[in-house]
Amino acid sequence: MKITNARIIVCSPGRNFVTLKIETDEGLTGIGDATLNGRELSVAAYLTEHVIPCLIGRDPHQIEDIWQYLYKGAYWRRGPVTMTAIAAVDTALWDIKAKAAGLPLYQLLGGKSRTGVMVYGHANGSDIEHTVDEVLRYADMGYKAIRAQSGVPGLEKVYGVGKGSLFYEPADADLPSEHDWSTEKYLRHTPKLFERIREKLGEEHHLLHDVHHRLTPIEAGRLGKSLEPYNLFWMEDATPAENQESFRLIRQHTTTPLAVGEIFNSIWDCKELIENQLIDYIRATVVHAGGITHLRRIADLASLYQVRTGCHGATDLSPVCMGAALHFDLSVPNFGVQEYMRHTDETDAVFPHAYTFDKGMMYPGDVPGHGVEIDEALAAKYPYKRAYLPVNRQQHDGTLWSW
Ligand SMILES: O=C(O)[C@@H](O)[C@@H](O)[C@H](O)[C@H](O)CO
Ligand SMILES: [Mg+2]
Repeated sequence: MKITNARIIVCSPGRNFVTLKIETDEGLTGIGDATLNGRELSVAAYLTEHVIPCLIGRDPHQIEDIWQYLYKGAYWRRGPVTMTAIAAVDTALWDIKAKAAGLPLYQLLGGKSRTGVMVYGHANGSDIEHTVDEVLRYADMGYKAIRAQSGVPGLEKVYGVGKGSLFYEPADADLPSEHDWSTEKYLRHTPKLFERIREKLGEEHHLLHDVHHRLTPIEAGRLGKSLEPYNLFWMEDATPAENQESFRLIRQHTTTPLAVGEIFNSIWDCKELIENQLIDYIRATVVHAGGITHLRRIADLASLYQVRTGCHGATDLSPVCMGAALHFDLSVPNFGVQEYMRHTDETDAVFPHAYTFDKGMMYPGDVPGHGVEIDEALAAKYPYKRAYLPVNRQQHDGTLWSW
């Protein structure tokens, strides 16, 4: 089999997505997600100008050789743009290989290791009571695991609190919108949020929270300790993780489980974290960490240290990524949980898919491949519209902070 063509499809059914489609001389096609929120066209150009010319004529079955060719051959290794581009190629090639075998992708990854994939939903509200109501609503929808984010008294806009109640899209403006931040207000508020949630929800559901890179290590240790009575499933992105060693300080102060890694793009970003058991869940995902091929390497390293997967699954990861991730999740031995932020109806229409949700679990489906396609005619009706993620500034003096 030979690759005869590869194309980039950029569309915006409610938010921007970049999709790579690979075509072969046997009529089989495969698609991969190449979406990098707020920097979409950089990956589209990287693929179009620098990757696709190297793919034409290659055997699509040679997934590992193509992965190494694109990783080592670029000379300039790693980084979110490069690894998202490689991920899109990798995902499309696994899609083709599984279609050629007439099998759902998970069967090529070792088959089922579980009956289904436990997912967590996003409950968010403008204040504690609104957030509690949203958490209870997600519990009523059957979610076993629920992430809770709420507005913070005295702060106008914070991460994780959307406008709607089911869909949340942070990339909301033609230039970055500005959020304000106060660590003290957040640290005073958050334990009260989880105390109230546990009061109303009870202990049966897993609760998760995303700190979103906004604390220093010692502040994260303080928050983790204050949340221990509420038995969180995880506290995510507690501090910026460029310095992997900084998680040791958090570990020394709290038993609240730690998750990190949605912005990681290679195993090197998390090697120390995993080998020193400084985290409990690794959030790296198919679209930003080099595809199925590299994510399996990260998961295998993690399994040696009892670290489990918790793949990122926000709305800026397309249904193509979600579909591929669910096949990975169904098979990987050290699975933890899969994030599932539901896409809008127009997004789901552009990306018809086989995966389903039922009572807090998801199932990738059993069609050959990863089970997601793209309706190119419909995609063409949603042209790209530049959108940036927000920036964050300290409320008292305007210092630029992590969003
Ligand atoms: O855990 C999460 O889902 C968040 O961290 C994301 O919503 C993140 O803010 C977006 O993916 C950024 O594009
Ligand atoms: Mg996150």
